[in-house]
Amino acid sequence: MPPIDTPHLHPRNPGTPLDLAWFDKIAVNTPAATARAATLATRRSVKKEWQAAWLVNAIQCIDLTTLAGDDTEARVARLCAKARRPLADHILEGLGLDAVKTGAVCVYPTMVGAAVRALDGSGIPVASVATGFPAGLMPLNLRLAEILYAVEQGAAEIDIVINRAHVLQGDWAALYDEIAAMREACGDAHIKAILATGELGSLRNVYKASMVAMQAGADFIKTSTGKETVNATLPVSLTMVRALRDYGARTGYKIGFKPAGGLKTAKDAIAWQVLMKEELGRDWLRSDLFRIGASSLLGDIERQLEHYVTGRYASGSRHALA
Ligand SMILES: O=C[C@H](O)COP(=O)(O)O
Repeated sequence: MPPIDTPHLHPRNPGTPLDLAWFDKIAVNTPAATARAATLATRRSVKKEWQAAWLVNAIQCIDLTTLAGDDTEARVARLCAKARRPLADHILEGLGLDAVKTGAVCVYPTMVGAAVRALDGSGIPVASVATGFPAGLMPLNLRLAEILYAVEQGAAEIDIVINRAHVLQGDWAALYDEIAAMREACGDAHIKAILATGELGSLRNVYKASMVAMQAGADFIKTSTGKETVNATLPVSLTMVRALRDYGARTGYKIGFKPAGGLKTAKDAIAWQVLMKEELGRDWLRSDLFRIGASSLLGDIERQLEHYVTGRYASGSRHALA
């Protein structure tokens, strides 16, 4: 199997002053974005012998997630065990790999402590959603306090949600100020800005919100909470990575991208990696710049890798978790 790139660090995005001129004239051609996205999903460019490497890479970029009302510390501990050892030993052996782990584990704030304990010594960071996830409709002081709590519990990454009303009303200064305050509250923890794109009304708004989040200092921009009616789609992702590319061209900073919500199949994992590679280059196939937020993707990837190694599929129940 081809070698897998080792993640390496790049300078954090410090943000810029709010500058509407970077996005206020933007026009997004929706039919063109949709057509381009459709080619990504059917691309034959990933040859069969490389598919296993792409799937292992996807595992290393997964934010293995549980964000359910009935989460318990025991469920989080089981998820963390899966994050440490996402593939069964015989699959690892068959692939000729020593160890593979997920990019992070993503949980609600009150589950951060349990996740940190369960991941001790693994090097896997804990990401916490915060700021009134998923709707974000709480006073700003409470949203900032939630970030401080999650950081204090040991979260290394904070997935904030934006206030969709600021986007829908075109109040870019309010959006910028809130995200900048959230970045400050995060301190050394990395901030992923969830745009909840399914609720932003248009791809133009998606581009604008992406740019404002990056100007306010976001380390990552993320599509969705997983709770919107429409979550991660390829046209939305294409719009976001074009904004990310434009921000990089203007500032020199590399921003991460996280599609999340509804990604369930190995095919999805390949399609989004093709998007990253074609639009941004190989650096965006590493976990410091690319994550996939998913609660149920790992099972199908494991199934496909088992097939690659053994030539047959195990029964679905063998890969039930995540
Ligand atoms: O941030 C991650 C999402 O909540 C995951 O969504 P999902 O449950 O549809 O995979």
